[in-house]
Amino acid sequence: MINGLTVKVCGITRWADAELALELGADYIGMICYAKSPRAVTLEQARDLCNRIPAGKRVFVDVATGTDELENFADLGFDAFQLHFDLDLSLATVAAWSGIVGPEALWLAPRLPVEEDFPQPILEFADTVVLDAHSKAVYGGSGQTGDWGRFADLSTLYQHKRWVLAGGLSPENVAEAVRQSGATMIDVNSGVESSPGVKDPARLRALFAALGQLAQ
Ligand SMILES: O=C(O)c1ccccc1NCC(=O)[C@H](O)[C@H](O)COP(=O)(O)O
Repeated sequence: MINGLTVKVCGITRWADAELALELGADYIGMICYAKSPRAVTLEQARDLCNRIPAGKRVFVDVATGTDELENFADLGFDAFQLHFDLDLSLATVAAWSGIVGPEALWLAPRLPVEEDFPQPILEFADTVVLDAHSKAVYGGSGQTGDWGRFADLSTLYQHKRWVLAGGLSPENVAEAVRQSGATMIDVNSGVESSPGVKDPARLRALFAALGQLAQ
């Protein structure tokens, strides 16, 4: 935690990037197991990274994971499960995820178009919500910034949940994003990359330097 802010660095595919992020103060490391992502890790890479990243910090990231598949991944040693999904996914599936990993380990990331209401019923099943920028093209890692005002409103309305701000965060905009959104937890991915799945050490350092300068 840096200046009261919990930080997840996502899209990690290499131990060297995870090691630097952890050294700089990352609280969580996200590994994307969604095969269509340009940052996808294989099962072997995920296993290897899970063995090296300290317990409590390993986040599985995927899209609309099947329940059998989720049970298998839960055995790999992940500590949290960030699941992206479209709004037409059944609540029964969300409930099943929660039953498998537990609400405390389930991070729900609904793909939320700007014109849609937040799907409030999902809150029954998870303690953490990731509010990512909406993209029709991808489920995450778009590099687009979201609606920081909407984040502020939702996280105030449902303050019994932990809210994670995601979408296009970078060393250049993170201070303003935190100021406008009131976020206490952020998720950073393409804003600190040199190419998809490869972190840029200078940008990672710049991000944490910017966070270090946030007023508490
Ligand atoms: O990053 C991906 O390729 C991805 C693909 C499918 C589901 C989730 C994905 N990323 C999830 C993340 O946690 C990202 O950090 C989040 O979307 C923010 O990404 P960015 O806008 O690049 O900071």
